[in-house]
Amino acid sequence: MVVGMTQMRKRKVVIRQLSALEALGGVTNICSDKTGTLTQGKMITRKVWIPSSGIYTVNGAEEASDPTTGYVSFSTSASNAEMVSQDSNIDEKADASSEVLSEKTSEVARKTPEVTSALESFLESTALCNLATVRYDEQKHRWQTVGDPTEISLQVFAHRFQFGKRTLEEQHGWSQLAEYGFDSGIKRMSVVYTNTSNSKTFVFTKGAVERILDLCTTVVGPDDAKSQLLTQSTKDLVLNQMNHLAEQGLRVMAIARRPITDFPTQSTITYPREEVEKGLTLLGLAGLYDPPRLETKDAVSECTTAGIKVHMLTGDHPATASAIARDVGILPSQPSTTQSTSALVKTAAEFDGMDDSQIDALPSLPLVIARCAPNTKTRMIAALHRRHAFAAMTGDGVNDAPSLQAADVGIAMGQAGSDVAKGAADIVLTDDNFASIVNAISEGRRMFDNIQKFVLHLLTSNVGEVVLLIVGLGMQDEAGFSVFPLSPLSILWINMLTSSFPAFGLGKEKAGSQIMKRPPHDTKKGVFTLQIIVDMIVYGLLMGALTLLTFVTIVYGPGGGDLGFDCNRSYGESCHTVFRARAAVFAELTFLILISAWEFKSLRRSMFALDPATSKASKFPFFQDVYSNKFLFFAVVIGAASVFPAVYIPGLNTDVFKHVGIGWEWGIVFAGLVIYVMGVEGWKAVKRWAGLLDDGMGITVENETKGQV
Ligand SMILES: Nc1ncnc2c1ncn2[C@@H]1O[C@H](COP(=O)(O)OP(=O)(O)OP(=O)(O)O)[C@@H](O)[C@H]1O
Ligand SMILES: [K+]
Repeated sequence: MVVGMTQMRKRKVVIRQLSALEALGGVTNICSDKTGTLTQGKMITRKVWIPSSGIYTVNGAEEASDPTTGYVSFSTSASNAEMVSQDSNIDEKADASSEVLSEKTSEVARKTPEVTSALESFLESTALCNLATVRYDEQKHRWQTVGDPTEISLQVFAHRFQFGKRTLEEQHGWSQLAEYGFDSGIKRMSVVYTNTSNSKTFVFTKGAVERILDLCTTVVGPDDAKSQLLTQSTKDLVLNQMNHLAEQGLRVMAIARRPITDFPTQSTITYPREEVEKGLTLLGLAGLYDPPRLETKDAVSECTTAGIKVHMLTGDHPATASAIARDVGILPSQPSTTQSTSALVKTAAEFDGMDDSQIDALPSLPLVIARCAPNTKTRMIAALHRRHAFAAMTGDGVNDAPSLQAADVGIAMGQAGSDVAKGAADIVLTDDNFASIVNAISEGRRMFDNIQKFVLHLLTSNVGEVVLLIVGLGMQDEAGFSVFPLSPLSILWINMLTSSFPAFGLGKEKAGSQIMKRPPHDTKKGVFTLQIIVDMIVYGLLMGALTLLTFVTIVYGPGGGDLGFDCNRSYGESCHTVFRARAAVFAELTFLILISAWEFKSLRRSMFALDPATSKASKFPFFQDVYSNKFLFFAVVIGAASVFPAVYIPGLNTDVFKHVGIGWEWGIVFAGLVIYVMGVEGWKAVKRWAGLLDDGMGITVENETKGQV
């Protein structure tokens, strides 16, 4: 376990709860945040749409925090509706060709579009209703940003026009009167600013488009001074535009403001939020792009092969969420015929609108839940539990704590996460990366497998010893005393030698190549699956029978059944046969237990073809396979070698172990070893051939988990 934890730390995972280790391997569903986990969490403002004016596009910006990279282009269009439909085709081409262009004309300075009054109001609102700071660090010669990625991207955009918050406050005379902070429940924030030069006071608001639009009564006109009434058709136009941006995977924010005259200047008086955020004028929309992490797509497909479903739970708009989900492979790129997108993507409002029985009646739970609120996450976990899923949930916010706790494995973000979330979580990702979750799951599965192997090894040897000793009690000497086939000290010695290092070695076994290609194990059964129990009995009986047979053969064969006198205690002439038989049993039992450690590297595959990869490459991959785990290899080899001094060192053998050096008996010992290996191989072959005791883990995912959860 401890080995596992250090392993995990290297893989950017900190385990806070020991049981989370094993639990991870059994995860059937992952509910993941989008921003920062599936995506990079570095947003760039890509598009800005100002109604009745046009679209500003940021081209070629690579670095999210640097307002000087890339350039802004502007395209007007008489009819916004037309632009909406055309824009998508132009866009791709323009992006592609602009890269070529920028190579050729890199000398020609890109002219930043002129700042119209409409754009100016938009920039003022984005920069002031914003807690992020963006500044150029003279010493480090790079742009530094602090704050939420959403806000940073907008602040950076404002900086492109020299409308950063600092400039506005210091040079344009804006000063803040009040702030109504961002709340993921209502998905908006507002500030109140007054301009000391003309003593005009404004409310600046930004947030999710649907929410802001409901608070707007007017929309900015071609001439900023005259805003126009927000009619239903303009509303439709705005929503259309938003959908168009969102379908490209952009997070769309609405920016609005209104002049306010009666705002109390004494900060002691609190002015209700509802009174402030109303009657707004829509200034425009901003489309922010947060590219998926490069690793995400592969990690998601790894989950699919491993029988794990990935759900995206995001605060974003459904169209944005779907576009990103499609990008990373959570949603099929082509909507399948059997399941419509509406079944796969739901908004929190739709999901929360259903009662539990309606949710349970769904053929499958949605893969994307958009506009998610914290309590939606908790309901999702509950719904998963009712479907007997074993779910991991990610979270970073303070109010994610309940869902992290409710999840079987709660995962908090190390960088973006709040302390409350970390406190509630079972594991913490130090790099906030979804791919790390998948690594952790494969690590958890490896650990689960190794615990199983370790347990099987321990129990098998115990069963073997018990059989040997208990049945051995039946052999009594002339005085009526049972003659032990092994001395108590020998047993202790064998246990110490064969259970410590080889067991530890089994814990260090690498993950099998199939580990992420099979469905998750059943967490209710734990490590004691039927297979483990049956194996333990089969192998233990075989081990006990063989060692007992060795004892009996030596004593009753050539020894003529002479059990001597008082041979449990000391070595005398009469005990010669018994002592020789004991040495053989000692050596054989040690060998059998040690070879079991190699055999149990795989519960089902032959020891002579452990790894499908190496067995393809070589005819006899045995040595390569057993040597691949060096610790285990040497634990077994050294353990086996130690048998010889224990048998031959005079005094140590007769006085401590109660046995003596042997000769021809080695033949029986090795015969026993060969029979044992054949027995184990035979039983594995029977299991494979008859498909016995599979625990559902040998079946590949395609055939098995269709239609689940
Ligand atoms: N600083 C902000 N000011 C105003 N509105 C915001 C701000 N940040 C986000 N929003 C709006 O709230 C919505 C949801 O944001 P929220 O913070 O709940 O999700 P998230 O945690 O960023 O995303 P995810 O759940 O994918 O990680 C966004 O789509 C956006 O419209
Ligand atoms: K938990």
